[in-house]
Amino acid sequence: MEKLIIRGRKPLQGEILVNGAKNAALGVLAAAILSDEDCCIENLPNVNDINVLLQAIEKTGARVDKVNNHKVVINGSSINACSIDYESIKKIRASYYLLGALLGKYKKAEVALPGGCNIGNRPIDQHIKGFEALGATVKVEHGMIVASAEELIGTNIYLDVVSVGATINIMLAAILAKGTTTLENAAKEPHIVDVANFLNSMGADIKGAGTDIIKINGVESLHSTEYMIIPDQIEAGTFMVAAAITGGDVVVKNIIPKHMEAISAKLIEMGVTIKEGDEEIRVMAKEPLKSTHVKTLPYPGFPTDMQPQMTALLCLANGTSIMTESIFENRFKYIDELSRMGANVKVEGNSAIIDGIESFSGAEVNATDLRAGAALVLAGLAADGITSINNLEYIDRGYESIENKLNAIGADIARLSDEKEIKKFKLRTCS
Ligand SMILES: CC(=O)N[C@H]1[C@@H](OP(=O)(O)OP(=O)(O)OC[C@H]2O[C@@H](n3ccc(=O)[nH]c3=O)[C@H](O)[C@@H]2O)O[C@H](CO)[C@@H](O)[C@@H]1O
Ligand SMILES: C=C(OP(=O)(O)O)C(=O)O
Repeated sequence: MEKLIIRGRKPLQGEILVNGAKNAALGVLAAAILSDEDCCIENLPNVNDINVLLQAIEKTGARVDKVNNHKVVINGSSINACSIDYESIKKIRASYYLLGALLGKYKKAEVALPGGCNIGNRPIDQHIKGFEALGATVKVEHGMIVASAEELIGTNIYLDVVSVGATINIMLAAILAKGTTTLENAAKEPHIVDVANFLNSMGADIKGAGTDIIKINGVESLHSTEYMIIPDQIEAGTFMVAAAITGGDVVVKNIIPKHMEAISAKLIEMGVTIKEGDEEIRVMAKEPLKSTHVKTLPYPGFPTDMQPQMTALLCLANGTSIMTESIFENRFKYIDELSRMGANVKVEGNSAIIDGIESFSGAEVNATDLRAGAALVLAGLAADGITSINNLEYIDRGYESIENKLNAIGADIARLSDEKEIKKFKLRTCS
């Protein structure tokens, strides 16, 4: 089994490049099958979630030409199957976007209930409510969501909870519907805007993405396009915290600083210096870290996908901090792992009460989900001694070559499975 072995306490220094956004790319890839013409998508991150979704798209009969690890051409004209089984997509959440896209285009779809990170109860009632409002019949049977419609007709849909997935899925189903769909209380995350921009570049008529009311005027068909995915807000935030947690000086490049505001604001409160450029942010952490309180919220609030990474940083701040998770009810499972590294954190309800410690101490730990894995990498970067992280399949869902990128700015991380190699790495540390 592969592990990430980290020798900590190395201040990171230099420039680090951010890849395309996983959660935008997943929506965009599913949207591409709505067209019968070539859709060329660039700046895809080379991560497992993307590769799993591409394989599932290929299984529908769509043409998927991988030009390179970051560029693909998809053509949906040859689709001959509207059914996606569990085996194809059990590891990912965003497989449910194929339901919206296939239903929108062919008026029928069958997709296995999604997987994804186990961070709480993740119902899909709002997706189903949206499809039904458009005129579809939706049943969940034998682990499959089965949707069909004679025709889809635009209507007003109010989301009872702000949901990224339901917003994108209903958009996908409504693009080719008759008339106008108005989606109220929509999510506003940058990836929602990116999927809408991609669809508009194919001839869709979507207005208001990025606000809480999105209007979709149905169109007859969608044409070819060439599109570049936006940078990954969460990968960028993870690297910003990596700079802060190691007392480093790092320029995080190829990002949209506006998307980073909630994260930058909290780092500034903690005494970290942030300098914004056009497409980059420099993060300098020379002062002791100050405690603060953070609450996760839908965009433009502090992203839940940065909660574990930020908690790792707060563990090293002077004083007591409170992290409140308001999106998912079970996103603190990794705290036990951080505690193995010396963290002093108590979870009470949906809050973690964090008493600052001097330093983490390296230990063997398990990634419990994607961002939990990232938090352990960050803790390992700052820890005394060696940290060894298991269950890398979670981290690989959403981070491309995380160890290579961090090593290029001064980290000391190896991905190893051979016990002798691991021992050698550890001995080198002691010398
Ligand atoms: C692939 C992808 O993009 N995943 C992201 C997406 O997940 P995902 O799209 O699953 O998250 P949602 O925004 O839908 O979930 C937000 C909240 O709404 C609830 N809910 C959601 C749908 C529904 O039908 N009913 C319902 O009650 C969820 O349980 C949760 O409490 O947004 C989350 C919130 O920013 C991120 O953490 C995930 O990384
Ligand atoms: C929770 C995440 O992904 P998913 O919704 O795909 O599980 C994430 O990207 O942090």
